[in-house]
Amino acid sequence: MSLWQVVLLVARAGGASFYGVLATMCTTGIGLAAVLVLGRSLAAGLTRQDGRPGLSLWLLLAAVVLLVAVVAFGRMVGGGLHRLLTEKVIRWCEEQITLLSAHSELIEFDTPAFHDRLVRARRASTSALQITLAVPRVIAASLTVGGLVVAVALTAPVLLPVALLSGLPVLLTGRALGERLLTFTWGHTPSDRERQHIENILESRDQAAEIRVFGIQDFLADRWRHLYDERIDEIRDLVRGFLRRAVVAAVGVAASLTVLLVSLAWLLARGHVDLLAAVTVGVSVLILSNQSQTIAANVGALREHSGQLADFLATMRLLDRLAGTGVDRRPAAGPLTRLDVDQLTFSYPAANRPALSDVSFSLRGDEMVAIVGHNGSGKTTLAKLLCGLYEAQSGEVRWNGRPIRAQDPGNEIGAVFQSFARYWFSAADNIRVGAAVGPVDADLDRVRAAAREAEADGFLAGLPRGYETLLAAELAGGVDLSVGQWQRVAIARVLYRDPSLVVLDEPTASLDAEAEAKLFSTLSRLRGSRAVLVISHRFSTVRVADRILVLDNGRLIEQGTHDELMTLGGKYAGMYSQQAAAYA
Ligand SMILES: Nc1ncnc2c1ncn2[C@@H]1O[C@H](COP(=O)(O)OP(=O)(O)OP(=O)(O)O)[C@@H](O)[C@H]1O
Repeated sequence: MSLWQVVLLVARAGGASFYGVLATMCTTGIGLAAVLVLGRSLAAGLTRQDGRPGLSLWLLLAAVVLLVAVVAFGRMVGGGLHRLLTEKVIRWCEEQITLLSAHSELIEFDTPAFHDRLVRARRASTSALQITLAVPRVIAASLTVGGLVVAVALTAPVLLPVALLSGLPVLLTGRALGERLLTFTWGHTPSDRERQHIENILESRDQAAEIRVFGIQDFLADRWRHLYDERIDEIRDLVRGFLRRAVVAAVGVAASLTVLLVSLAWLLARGHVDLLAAVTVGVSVLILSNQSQTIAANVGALREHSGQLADFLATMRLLDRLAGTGVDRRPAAGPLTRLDVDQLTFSYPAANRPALSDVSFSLRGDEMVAIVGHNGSGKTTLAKLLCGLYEAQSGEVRWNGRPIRAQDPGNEIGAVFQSFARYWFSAADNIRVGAAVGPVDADLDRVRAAAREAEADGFLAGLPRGYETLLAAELAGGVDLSVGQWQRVAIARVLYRDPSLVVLDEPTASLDAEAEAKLFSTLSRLRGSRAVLVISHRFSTVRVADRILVLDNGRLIEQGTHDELMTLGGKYAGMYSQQAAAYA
């Protein structure tokens, strides 16, 4: 990524504040160089002066004073504008990442490379920040260098090449360090993510109890330390390597400055330059050397951070491409009348065997179907494929005869997965979000009706601020619910959505017996007007379904009503009898 592209990116994100910062940087950069050039003329005028200073000298003095004031003003205004620019650039980058994770395909979340990319992309806001710091500095320093070059060229042009060369070793070293830091940061992303995971679980309310009961705080902290120490060790090696290069660069700078100052002394001794010119060149060269070091340090930072930013832009382009070519969805072909699953085979990216193999069945739009099977048999995977969340390697799911992946199901599908969301919203909004695809419904009656159906109205109405109570113990004024109560809220969310396909993955796992019985009388009422697909290990729940599918190692091995499957005496009958015996 070229510097020019970075500048364009920062300009796009920063808008007017970028141009404001640029203007102040130009003013201060050119102002400093102009002060030096005018100061030299002023000094020359004063040394030639034999009486009271003339008008032209007073004007020159006024110009120098004015320039110094303008530079000081520019620096102060630039500081404020720079802060604004920084915030805008960070906001822009964060927005892109938020949109990017919000719209990525579900399968991306199962690939480590995607998470690496997200972490690297999140760093891009820091990179953008560093770039917004470095770019104006490079511009300002370059302008000052330009002014100083003019000053040297006017006074002793023969010394100009040496003066320019004196900055080169530092510049090359700065760039090399930037390259190495970039490679280091990229290589370390997986380990950084592992460390971040430990930080997250140590800070999480959900895991706090288990961590304390098991007493694994120190174990986790040690693991965290180990990962961080590895990082520090690698950076130490990197800095050691850099120190060697820095010594070589410093010797180069000293050598070129020595050549320059000796040459200057020689020119002065031979009378090729006067004392004032020699002082001007000497001071200019020292400032020039200092400014090229500023440029070098910032060019190094630019190399590192523009590399990260380039990666960020590549990530966005990749996801743009995915959005453009992956799923081109037209509106769903109306409420579900028939769902056909045709020879579906699906494998997760890192898996060594398919999670589903050659699964075929059909579901009518008024049917309640249950899926049973041992842990890991593929039930949740199948439910996600039925919702069109994954692309199967072979076979397909058809919604009213059309491939589901070619349609946008809109509000027609509602699901409660095992890891359902607990939003830090009010109780009402936690339910309302179920129909957020359309206009947000302000009518609380509909929210309460859904909550009643899900057996959630009783406890939600009794909260400190009723349905307006915030469901987040982590936020001021918020409260938490029990796991079973949360599950009822998640079910209410689906009922509020009123879809034509309801998918419930272990909906009764945390419900008490009474709530479970009521949920199933609700579901029984619902079937007939919509399709209901329930995954459950509770056979008391399962037996009321119109049809039961039995999955085993990703294959559909049996299907039929409870009575048919019991008569068959196969896998289902075995699992049912085992559970019944446990209750007896
Ligand atoms: N992201 C993933 N990457 C690789 N393999 C996965 C992934 N998710 C699930 N699997 C594997 O796919 C298989 C099916 O998993 P799935 O979650 O569908 O099972 P399940 O029948 O719903 O299990 P449970 O009853 O425990 O909820 C399992 O062998 C599991 O290990």
